[in-house]
Amino acid sequence: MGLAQKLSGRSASVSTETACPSNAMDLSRIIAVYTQLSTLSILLVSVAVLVGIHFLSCLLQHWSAQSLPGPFPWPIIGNAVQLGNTPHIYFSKMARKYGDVFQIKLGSKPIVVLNGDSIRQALITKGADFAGRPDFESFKCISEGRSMAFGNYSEHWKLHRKVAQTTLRTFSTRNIHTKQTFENHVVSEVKELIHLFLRKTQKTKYFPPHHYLVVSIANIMSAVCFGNRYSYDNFEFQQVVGRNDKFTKTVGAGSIVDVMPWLQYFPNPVKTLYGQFKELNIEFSEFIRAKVVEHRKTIESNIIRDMTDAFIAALDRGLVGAPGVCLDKEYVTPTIGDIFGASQDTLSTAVQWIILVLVRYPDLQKRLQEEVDKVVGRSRLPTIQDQPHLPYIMSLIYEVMRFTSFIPLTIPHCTTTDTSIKGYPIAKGTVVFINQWSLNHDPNKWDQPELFNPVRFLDDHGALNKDLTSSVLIFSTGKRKCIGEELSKMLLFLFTTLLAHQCDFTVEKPPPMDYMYGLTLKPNEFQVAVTLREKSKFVSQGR
Ligand code: HEM
Repeated sequence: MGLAQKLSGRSASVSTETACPSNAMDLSRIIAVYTQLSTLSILLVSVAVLVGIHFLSCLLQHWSAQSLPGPFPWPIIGNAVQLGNTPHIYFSKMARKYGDVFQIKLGSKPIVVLNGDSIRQALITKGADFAGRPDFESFKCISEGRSMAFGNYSEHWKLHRKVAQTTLRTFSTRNIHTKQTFENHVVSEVKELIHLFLRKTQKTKYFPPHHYLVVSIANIMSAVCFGNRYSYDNFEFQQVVGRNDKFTKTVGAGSIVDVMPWLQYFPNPVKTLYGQFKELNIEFSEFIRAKVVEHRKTIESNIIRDMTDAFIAALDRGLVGAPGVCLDKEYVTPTIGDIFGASQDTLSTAVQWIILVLVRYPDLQKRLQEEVDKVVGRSRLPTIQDQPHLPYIMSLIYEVMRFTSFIPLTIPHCTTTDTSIKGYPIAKGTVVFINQWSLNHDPNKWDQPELFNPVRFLDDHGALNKDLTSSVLIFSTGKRKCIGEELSKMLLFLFTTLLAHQCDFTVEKPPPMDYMYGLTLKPNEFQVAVTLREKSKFVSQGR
């Protein structure tokens, strides 16, 4: 019986029996009922007093001179409900009210949110102070707690990041030869993708391209990381790369389980999602580990076939950094996992947005095709060397990154020492959210930021305005800046240019730019039809 039911049942019996207390038996029952009632009342009053004290201490903390400005946090949940489905937009709204630096609470955890100019001040001027990662429950599940991307700032982390960054460059952007090899992976995957798109269009006319784009991008990165690709219907690969949405929902800034860990201990939807997150991380690590085991069996000492071989060669003997710092073979799987995981989720989200923009704005698609036809012609395929001569394509890619800001908040940061920003003291270990979206939509920096307009990045002579492109913040900055920025720009350029050079993308009606929130903002499903453009010989002839 619930408390309310208990109370109403008791009060009904009290009212009838107190009307005619005829004997001692009745009197003792009445006393017993009153005693029970007063125990309940005392309990209720105590709870009310406790809530009141908590509420008052929240108010006092909120008003104290030292504390950062910010919205009032409710007891127990803090500001969790106010965040809604679009925390980055809520934060930008709060920044207009409280300034670029303000504080919220999620559960009982205080969180500092950085917006606008304060982001570069913190991440560059005070780089090391803001380079930590919080001690979140969800981060411990990634790569069995050995992830570089989700690991805290330390000498060990510095060595880990250095080896990841150097190896990644060696297999992508280091020189003309590495770029050429990377380009070959992109070209052969785009070719497969076009074949598939044409088959889908023939069969159903319009189809959702999302899943095929994910597999296509994951295949490019699989070629670089493991030296092989998978067919579009390979079940194991689909299981590994097809659940990015669940991953991204849990590690996105503001994920509930990280700030209210007690939600894991009784059945509720957050617990279910978190359970799936843990499971998919285990499966992901198992997939990568199997690749590493396979590579160790066949590796030859002086032939490095792919990135997995390179990490085995670098780490199996132990890599020594600052005194007492060493990375051993246990880090091969987590490092390759970081690179494969971070790249395929972000890049496939980017190309989904690019295709959406091409079909939503057919005029822009046409202008892009005209530019590539004029520079490249129809008798050969575009290459990475064409990039400096195709400013409109690059302006469209930058505008997609600025407008969608599809990683609106970075992976959460944390302060590594007592520090300050804009005169506000911030204690060591404070969780910090970086709102990239706020910079990309700042009306003081961008003319009509809510308008999708690629030519904003072109100067009067039609050249790319490098000052403006460097103002777009989507790869973060400072010590935690994305290590895949150069590779991403190269891949997005090639992928977009090859598709636009070869194909027309059409839709029945222009899709909206709606999305699902997470670490990456993923566009909602839309349908396209793909046809070959005139004189597209790519599919039948190859290169
Ligand atoms: C358009 C594509 C991409 C975007 C927008 C992007 C963006 C980001 C962002 C915002 C962060 C978090 C930085 C922070 O916490 O301050 C990050 C971290 C990271 N990214 Fe990317 N990324 C992209 C592609 C890639 C690729 C292709 C790779 C690898 C090949 C990669 C590897 C990483 C790694 C390893 C980290 C962790 C860095 C650290 O914690 O020190 N990313 N990325």
